Amino acid sequence: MRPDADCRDCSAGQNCCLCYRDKSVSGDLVLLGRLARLHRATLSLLGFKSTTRRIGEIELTAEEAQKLGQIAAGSSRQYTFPSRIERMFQNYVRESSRAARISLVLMTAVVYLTIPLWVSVLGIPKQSQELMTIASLGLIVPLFAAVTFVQVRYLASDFAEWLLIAALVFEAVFVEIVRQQAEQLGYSVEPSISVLVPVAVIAMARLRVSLNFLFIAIYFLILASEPFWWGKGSEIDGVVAWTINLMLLALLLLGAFLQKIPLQNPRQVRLRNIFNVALIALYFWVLIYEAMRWPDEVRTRGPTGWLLEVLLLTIVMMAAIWSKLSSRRQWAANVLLQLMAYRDSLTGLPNRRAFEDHYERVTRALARSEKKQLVLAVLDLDHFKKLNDDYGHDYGDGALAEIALTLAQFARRSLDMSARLGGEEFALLLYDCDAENARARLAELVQAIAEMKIENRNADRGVLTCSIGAAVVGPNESFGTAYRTADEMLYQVKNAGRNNFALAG
Ligand SMILES: Nc1nc2c(ncn2[C@@H]2O[C@H](COP(=O)(O)OP(=O)(O)OP(=O)(O)O)[C@@H](O)[C@H]2O)c(=O)[nH]1
Repeated sequence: MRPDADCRDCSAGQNCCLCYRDKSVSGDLVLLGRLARLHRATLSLLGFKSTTRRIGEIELTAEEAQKLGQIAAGSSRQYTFPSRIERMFQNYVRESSRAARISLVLMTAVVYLTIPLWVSVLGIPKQSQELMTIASLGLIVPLFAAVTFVQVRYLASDFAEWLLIAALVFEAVFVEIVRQQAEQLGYSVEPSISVLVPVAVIAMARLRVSLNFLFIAIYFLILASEPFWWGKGSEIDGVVAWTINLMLLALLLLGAFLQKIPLQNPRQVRLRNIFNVALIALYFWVLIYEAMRWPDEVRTRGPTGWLLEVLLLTIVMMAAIWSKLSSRRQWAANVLLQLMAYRDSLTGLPNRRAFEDHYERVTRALARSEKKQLVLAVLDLDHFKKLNDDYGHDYGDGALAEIALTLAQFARRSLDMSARLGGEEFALLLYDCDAENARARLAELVQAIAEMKIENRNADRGVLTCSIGAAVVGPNESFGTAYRTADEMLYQVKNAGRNNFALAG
């Protein structure tokens, strides 16, 4: 099993508390473990993730969250996310289309593997049979096996997308050549057969919209100069067709590049959208115009067939763009929902649910293999009611947000966590921390909060302070039990005069 790419501990060869992978397979469970691994490998090959990623991990800046909100609500004309989020979205799309891409390339490889069987049935002359068999088994099948491997292994890289496109353009040209040869042998093969490949790619592979355009442009660029290939058009016509199409291709690339520039001004965004639509319309118009001027001698693809292909690809392309846009909106809404479900909106800290999830996972991993100790601390602000009453609720909110920043700084080590449980109560999980260590750290924290000097004139010390109750967590101890022990300690600190901590265990 490959380690989780995002995980810092996965190379450690033990149960991993970061991504929660269970790496242990005990004695008699070896066979079951192997079967489970095989099952997981098959699932992951088919595009399903074998582990659940920790949710509630996404950190967004205020601007990013605002942009996501606009896209989710459909109130923004610009559908690209800020670059860091865009990368996350593209990875999500690639993950979710992995199964489709792999099926696509595998099916292509299988179809070409069976070519030797059906060319003999069709009664194709022996020499052509041999040529097709050699080309299929020696060229297309290895190429698509390699593309499958790259899709499985390097899905997250742009290279995987480029290779997929290059292989499919190559395959479409191959089909065209075979079709032409068949035509010469007296078989009539429907021209639109070669358009099936780009249609399948656009519909299934969920490539970026700009890549889809590029794919269509290259595809038509090759087909538009077909008379030139077969020596049936005049050379001038061929060269002119190539040049015009290459120029349009360059413009389409420019359009794709412009798409990446973040525009704030709605007028600029509108202008860019008009430019894109005009460019695409011009491209398709040129294609149709070229087909009308197709020389009579080229019977392999008449103007109507050509028109049909252009139309078919346009329709599929429109459907792909629409589905991509709606999946952007859904994804943005999903991310925001995850954030809301696992984050406290006032302080930005994880909320109780996220904290409990994290606690359960860390204690489960500890129970399995590690000898590390864990401390749960409950922190309650002192005389917070007085602060609210004397300075107002907004001041209270600001104080909570500042305390949250200090706590987030305090619990920075990889499996530590700070969270807001509710009201003026926070929780801390200190990983790999024994009782002695915890005492020193909690004393520091109590002092650090008093030294923030957040004014609270009617409190004992004139500033906002905190009380902390903590417990060393026993193996397999539930959150409820550990929390109760820590809360009892907190109660004792409150009764003893506040601004202090107490640790049980
Ligand atoms: N500003 C603000 N106040 C809050 C929020 N949540 C809870 N509070 C207030 O926190 C106060 C908690 O008061 P108490 O539970 O009496 O605790 P305390 O005044 O801190 O007293 P001790 O805990 O005994 O030191 C209440 O006045 C709540 O209104 C919040 O999100 N923002």
